[in-house]
Amino acid sequence: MGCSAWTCGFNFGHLKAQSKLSVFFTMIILFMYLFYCLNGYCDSLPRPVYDQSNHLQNRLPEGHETETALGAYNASSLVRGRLSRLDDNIQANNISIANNYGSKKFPQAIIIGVKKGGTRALLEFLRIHPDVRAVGAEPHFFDRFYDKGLEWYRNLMPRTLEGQITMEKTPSYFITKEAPRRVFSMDRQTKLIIVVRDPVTRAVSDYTQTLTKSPGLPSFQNLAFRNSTTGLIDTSWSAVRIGIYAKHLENWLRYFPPSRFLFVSGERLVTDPAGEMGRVQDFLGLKRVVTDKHFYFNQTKGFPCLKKPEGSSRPRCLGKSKGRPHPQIPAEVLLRLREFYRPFNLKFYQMTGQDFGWD
Ligand SMILES: Nc1ncnc2c1ncn2[C@@H]1O[C@H](COP(=O)(O)OS(=O)(=O)O)[C@@H](OP(=O)(O)O)[C@H]1O
Repeated sequence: MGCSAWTCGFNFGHLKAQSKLSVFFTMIILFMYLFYCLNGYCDSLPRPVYDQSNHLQNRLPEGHETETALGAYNASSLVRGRLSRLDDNIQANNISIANNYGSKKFPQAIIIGVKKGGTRALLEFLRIHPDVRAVGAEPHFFDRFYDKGLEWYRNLMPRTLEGQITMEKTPSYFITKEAPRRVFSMDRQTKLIIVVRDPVTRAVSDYTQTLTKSPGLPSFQNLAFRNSTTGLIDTSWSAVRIGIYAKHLENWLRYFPPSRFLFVSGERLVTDPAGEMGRVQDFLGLKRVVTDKHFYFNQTKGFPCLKKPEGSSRPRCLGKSKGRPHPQIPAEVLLRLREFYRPFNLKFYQMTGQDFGWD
């Protein structure tokens, strides 16, 4: 099979031109890729869901609370915990797939406490606001994972667009000695939200949670009293200690002026969620988007829930671990505890300029 000098020359020239062209296009593609990466667009390229979920699971520390958005769980508490973590991750993944724009910023506002105050309800109610983006899980950065560094923390945050607020909630920050200084060194302008609840009810709620995890726990009164005859309260028990709000607040006021705080009433968050949400949105400088239109009182649960958005069949009440029945505690025990908290509550009312009506 021969070819004439002319046709062979033509084919050879044709091939040479083709390979030059392909080298040229490869170079262009490589050049464009490098240009995009250098401008920071590479990390926003979509990744497969599987890869993202692993990525997220690896980043989020084990053992921190990841109660998800409004969902009801029917599994055992262990499985439920796992499911809620998974669900949270899936949720977060959906968000990151849907939102590859914007950038990860440090939170401008943090719900720092208090444990069992209603912090999850507040965060979930805020998350329906289009200008709020929040981490579903509790990052525990300023108490447990501070040594991981600020970049680790920022990476946990969802991407936000201009005008959107980044938020997180970790109720244990309020009682962590180092937390005020650490938050201050991240950003002294950070807005701090504290959901407070009658410290007596809060203590019982805290005890109920521990009891669910350790059914053999001593009785509430056994743990609350150092000496049951004298009625001396054991302030080393965390369920009691957390409720001395004035003491913990003092620690924060060393770093932040009062204007940087918003105190949300855990009680009003249940009886008037829209009213309390109005205050929160004002404090955050947000338009009042979350209003009474969004809530209904669920008689079965005994708590406000979010109305279903049109076309959605998702449950819109918080999970079973929120709003669970408390064990019966003898009235005299509660009374003694109420007496113990009274002076601290009064101090707290003075410090915040708000009477929460617990006494
Ligand atoms: N809408 C709504 N639905 C369900 N539960 C609600 C709601 N609003 C406030 N609460 C109260 O929130 C309490 C749990 O508080 P936290 O979310 O701060 O708990 S935690 O610290 O994150 O574990 C939880 O405490 P318990 O009643 O002891 O379960 C509730 O009383």
